[in-house]
Amino acid sequence: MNSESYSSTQQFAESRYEGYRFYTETIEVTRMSALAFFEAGRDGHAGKRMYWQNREKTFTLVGLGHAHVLTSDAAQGRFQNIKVDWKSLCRQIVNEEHAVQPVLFGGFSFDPLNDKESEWTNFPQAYFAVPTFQLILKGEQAYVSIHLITEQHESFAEFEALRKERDKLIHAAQVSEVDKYDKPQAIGHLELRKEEYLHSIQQVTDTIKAEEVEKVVIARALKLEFDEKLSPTAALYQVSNEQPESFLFGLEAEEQFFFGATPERLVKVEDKKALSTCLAGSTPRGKTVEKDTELGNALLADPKNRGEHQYVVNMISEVFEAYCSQASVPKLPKLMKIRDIQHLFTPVEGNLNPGATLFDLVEALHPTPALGGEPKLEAMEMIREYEALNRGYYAAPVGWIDAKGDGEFAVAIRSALLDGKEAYLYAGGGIVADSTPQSEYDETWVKFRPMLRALGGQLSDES
Ligand SMILES: C=C(O[C@@H]1C=C(C(=O)O)C=C[C@H]1O)C(=O)O
Ligand SMILES: [Mg+2]
Repeated sequence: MNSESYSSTQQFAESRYEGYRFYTETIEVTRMSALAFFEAGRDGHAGKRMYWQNREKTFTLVGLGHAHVLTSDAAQGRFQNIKVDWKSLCRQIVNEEHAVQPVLFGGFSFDPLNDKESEWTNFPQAYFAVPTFQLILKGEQAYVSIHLITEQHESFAEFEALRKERDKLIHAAQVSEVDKYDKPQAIGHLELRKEEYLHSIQQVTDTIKAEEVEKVVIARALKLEFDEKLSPTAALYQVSNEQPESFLFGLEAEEQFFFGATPERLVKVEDKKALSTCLAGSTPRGKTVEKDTELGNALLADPKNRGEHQYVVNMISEVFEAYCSQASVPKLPKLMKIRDIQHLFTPVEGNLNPGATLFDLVEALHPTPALGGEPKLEAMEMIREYEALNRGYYAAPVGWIDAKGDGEFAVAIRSALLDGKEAYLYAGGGIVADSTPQSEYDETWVKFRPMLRALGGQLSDES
């Protein structure tokens, strides 16, 4: 790879491999609004935009356009397909000396074997892309990269044209007035298959009491209707305001947009250090400090929720024992308090074994018993049989990996799919022997709240 640096803040690289030419260039820019950069791509890159911000707000990624797309519809092996394709591609585009690396962003479906009719018409079983224009906000720094991967031999003119478009996108974002986007207003509000959901809780608890499984997560969906197609930028802006203590993600696939604000990290790998989160067991926040503390302490002491949580701790610990050294897991959970809800929370960390990768951990962890159940395969079978929906990308891994192998995936809960003038919202809960249909139904309403407020939906009068 012949690379030269034009200046301290402009890094360019070109390489050739098997008839392809790879151009990447990164420039450091003054900080700008990530949402404004995302919005700047609305016309030129509609259907090919990506958004990610970590919980700590120390890392934000925006992608506009697709320089390269990796998909898989394999029922088995989709994680390894994406891993192998990415490994062969990033060998060509990694630039050890560059300030930031090319990033692959996307997500996986929850269950390729779920063949129920679905609203997820534009999403394959695995869907990732290297963006043509990549904005990374890291700490106080801001970088914009261009990626061009082409079979054309005379392609530098195409790259020069991308440089011009990059400068226009940066200008549009930097002069963007305010980061304020109107709140949508739902005109219709439908609980999909509510009675089937309530009946499924009873069926699952009966099966658990018959000792055929120990835990199964069952989810349900709401459908909101609007009088106009929603803006993905406005949706991201509103949901990040409703639940700031979360990962923020957005993934366009043609006309559809999947997004959310999730508190749940699946796994992060940085400099060979791996981190995960056990999050299961829930109760609402209290309206006063005293009530909130009382509810939190009751959650910590509640056998049903502690049992629900322990399945997740056991499974993630086993995965970390297998793929990491020096895995560390606190003996007792703490409380993760976010705006509407508080969860039992146990962080897990370890040092990645040589040869193990982020995608290996994503595959081994998905789904944790917080989203699937225990035992995993039996719980997945019961979800297919009793859950009255096709989850699509809800509750599945969404995230990014760079060309050096660092990256982070979250679990795509507290999320919604925008589809024209409709939005599908998803929420579920861990069903164990002591679950009741009403208590789990109430728990899903609490989980729906941030997205319902963000989209101008009505909160249940029961919640
Ligand atoms: C399944 C969801 O949440 C998961 C289930 C939880 C529970 O049952 O207590 C808590 C956090 C999440 O791991 C959801 O939000 O849809
Ligand atoms: Mg629960």
